[in-house]
Amino acid sequence: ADPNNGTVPTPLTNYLDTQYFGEISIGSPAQMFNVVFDTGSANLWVPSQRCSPFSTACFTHNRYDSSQSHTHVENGTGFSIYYASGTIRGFLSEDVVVVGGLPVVQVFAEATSLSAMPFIFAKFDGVLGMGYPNVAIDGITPVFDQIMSQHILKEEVFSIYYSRDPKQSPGGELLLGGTDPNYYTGNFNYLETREMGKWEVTMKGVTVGAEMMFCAEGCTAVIDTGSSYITGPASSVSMLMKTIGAQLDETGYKVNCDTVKMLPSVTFHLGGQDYSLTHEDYIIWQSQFEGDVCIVTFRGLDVPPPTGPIWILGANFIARYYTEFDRRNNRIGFAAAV
Ligand SMILES: CC(C)(C)OC(=O)N[C@@H]1CNC[C@H](C(=O)N(Cc2cccc(Cl)c2Cl)C2CC2)C1
Repeated sequence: ADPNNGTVPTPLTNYLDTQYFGEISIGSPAQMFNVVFDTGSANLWVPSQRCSPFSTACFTHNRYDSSQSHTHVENGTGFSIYYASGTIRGFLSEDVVVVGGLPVVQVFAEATSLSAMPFIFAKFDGVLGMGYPNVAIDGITPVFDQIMSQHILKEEVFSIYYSRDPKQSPGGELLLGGTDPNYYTGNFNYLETREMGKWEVTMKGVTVGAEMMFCAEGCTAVIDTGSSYITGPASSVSMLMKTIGAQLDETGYKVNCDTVKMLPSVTFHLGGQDYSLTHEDYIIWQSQFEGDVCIVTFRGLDVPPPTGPIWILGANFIARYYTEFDRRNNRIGFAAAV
């Protein structure tokens, strides 16, 4: 009998409220990796033992060594991902991947080159994409699809809890097969995904304080567990930042910590429900040697049409709203996180 009745939990680590990752293993005997469970992508990649020693981002992370795994199957097809923030290149391999104790035979990429930016800042080793198959590069069947085809999950859904306090343990939870009542209160509100095969919904507007400032005619919101912040069209975000008196410097937007308490809430109108973030949700307060720094967790990002313009709701949104990703009904559910 399955002790978790058809659900599979994976505890997550919260690094500075900006990176949430959990442990998986690849190979026999198990080689351990920390991965971001990223609804904005659909491939699994980890650094390779064959990564060039000059790649800083590689040798500071765990690397997969196929020669040490007796369940490794050779593939060798080339692979590359061009992120907005950086590039990874490598080749495909196949091996047993274990997520939350569940083994699947999985085609994944061994990264032989990882751009220093941004991966030298990554506390995680790799990325496990939780997106739909049609977002998967090289048409590789994603991990969650492999798990669904085993028909062991109670429901064909997965849920994500991100804690808001880096000292809290665990720093989050990925639950395959259901939702975890320990991490939300109240009911779920559901939204149909906008188009088949992406974790995105139609947003009806963004209100700052009591004023509808953006997306009044409707726009797309991507629910992306792999992004740290909320991003919106650069012009909209810069207007929003001006409204709250934030200054842009090389690392992003900051506000004077004395003004934080008076900052307006920012509300996202999704599927007939209002999802508000207060300054508690969108300001990261860092006490540094030379005084306190208050980081605003919004970034401008212009995604070209036809995909864009879009808003990306990342970790700081998910930390406030526990999220269920429902592959059976192609919908996303939000409930108030504890
Ligand atoms: C088009 C396609 C390539 C599928 O787009 C994506 O894959 N889009 C991904 C969507 N989700 C966020 C991904 C991302 O930005 N990073 C980098 C990152 C994020 C937070 C913090 C750090 Cl340190 C880093 Cl390095 C991956 C780790 C998840 C890109």
